[in-house]
Amino acid sequence: MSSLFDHLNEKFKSKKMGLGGVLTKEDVIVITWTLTMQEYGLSISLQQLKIKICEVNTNKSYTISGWNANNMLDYMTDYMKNQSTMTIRTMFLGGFSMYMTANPENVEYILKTNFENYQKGFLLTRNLSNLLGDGIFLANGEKWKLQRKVASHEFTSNSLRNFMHDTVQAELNNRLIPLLAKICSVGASIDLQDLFMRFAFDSICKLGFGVDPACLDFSLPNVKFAQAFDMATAISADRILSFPFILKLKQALNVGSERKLHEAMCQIDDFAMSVIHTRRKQLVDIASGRTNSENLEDQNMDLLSRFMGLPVQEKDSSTVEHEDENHKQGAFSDGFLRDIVINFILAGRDTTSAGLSWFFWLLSCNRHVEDTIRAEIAKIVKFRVHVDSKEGRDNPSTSFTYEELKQMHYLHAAVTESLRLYPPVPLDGKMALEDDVLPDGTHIPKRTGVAYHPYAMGRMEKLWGDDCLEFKPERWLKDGVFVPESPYKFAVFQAGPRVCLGKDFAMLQMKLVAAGLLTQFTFSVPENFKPTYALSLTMPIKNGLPVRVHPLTYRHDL
Ligand code: HEM
Repeated sequence: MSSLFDHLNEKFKSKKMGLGGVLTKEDVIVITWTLTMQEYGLSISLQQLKIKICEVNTNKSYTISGWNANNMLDYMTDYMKNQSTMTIRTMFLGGFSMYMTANPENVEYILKTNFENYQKGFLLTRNLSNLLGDGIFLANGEKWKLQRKVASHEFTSNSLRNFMHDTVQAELNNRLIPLLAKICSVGASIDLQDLFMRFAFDSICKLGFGVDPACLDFSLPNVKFAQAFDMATAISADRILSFPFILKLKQALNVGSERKLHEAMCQIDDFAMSVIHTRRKQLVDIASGRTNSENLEDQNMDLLSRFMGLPVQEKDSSTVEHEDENHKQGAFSDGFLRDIVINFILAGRDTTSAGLSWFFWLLSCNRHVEDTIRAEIAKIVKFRVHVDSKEGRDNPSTSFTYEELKQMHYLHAAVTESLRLYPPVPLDGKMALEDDVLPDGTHIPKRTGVAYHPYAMGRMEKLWGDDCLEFKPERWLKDGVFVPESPYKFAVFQAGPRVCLGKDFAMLQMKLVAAGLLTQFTFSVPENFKPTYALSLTMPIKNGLPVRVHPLTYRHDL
């Protein structure tokens, strides 16, 4: 009788799923969600999610693999560590295989050298297209190139950088710091990650749409758009790990989570369209001289207004719906604008809030790092006070200019080090269009998934040395100055032509928040708190970060 492996190989061969070669016992089988072969039974023990496949007719059973839902990333990391190539093949029993690599040479090859061969795969496009439409995240080819070109131009402008800075600083000074001061005065415990998520959502909506959902203002009712966005993101992420058959059934019947997603999408679209229409009207009023353009130009610094004001660079049927009064200059279509903005909101919300949460948790376990950050900030504030007193200015000590943030090398190193260990996007998959061979010799058959794995990369002794698991900002500093690593070794923001567009904004936001909060408060985490990660589109702390907030005079070590 043929072995289980022969059997699986036959199945995959017949489905032409790009398994590539034969399945061997060394392959790591990660997730099994659609085992439809009648010959085998499937048993899943929920505490540990151990997966067992049983040959029903002979009563033989094979534990092909087991993974614990709480540490799936570590499970993959261990496998990668043990390979000289730092590359493994994982099997999704739904019918496709995915290579995962922590090898910087492979990462450079996939993300830059042979970029054209590695595109967004169907797992993402199939499950996220309701929310993200034709936006930059899911787009490939010409659609992506056009958006990237336009957005890159905007993202390198000084005016957008200043707008980002002022938006984040205002949210910090007017909402987050006063809220934490209140919590501090009553001695309550709070979920800091939840506050960071609200903070990031407010900031990114102001940047994206010029709209303030005021999620950090608990005196206001929750904005429907924010709730709908939350719901749509969570359901879209869950889709990736759901049984395709059940998902299709729910979609066909419009029931359960699919119905909720549909409702949430209607709310998001209504909201986005109403903002777009209002903004279009303003532009028409300006063009016809009915409104004073100077005041509006001051307000309309957000991404939506910027994209709206741009003429389309190349005529493309996906971007221009029709030519009417609003589209005189060949502007982008409403649907396309909606996709652009929603994509930026998704990109900017959960990533920075997860990054900040892990950072503050790491500080709570490494007080010497926190003290060194404060010392660095104190020097900068001292210098500022000296200059300001001479020139008669008075800046609040929680506000920092872009130039001051640039001087905070140690803080930059500490945030980067935290992202190395806890990357908000822990692994990122592509799909090979054609057969290929990676620099480490791994053969990649066409239509196979290939993922680079920033989480595993941050934990490789071969890349970062024996102390790779330690939180050591110093590894990024030379003579007190931050020295970046190759983006293919530190691939937290991706690299190459599709490198994260919001990288500078994300670093600016995280440094502003860290500097602003650390000059006012210190945070303590319950002693027995051991964080684990939740897996969705990003990697937040599972169930949040419980903290108590203390004024700076509080000594955590006494
Ligand atoms: C710590 C925070 C952040 C991290 C770790 C991060 C990471 C990433 C990664 C890994 C990608 C590649 C995703 C893929 O192609 O599959 C990406 C793309 C992108 N990010 Fe970020 N991101 C962060 C914050 C932001 C922010 C705040 C914004 C917006 C203001 C942003 C905007 C984008 C955009 C537009 C893309 C798509 C680029 C393209 O495909 O050409 N990101 N980011």
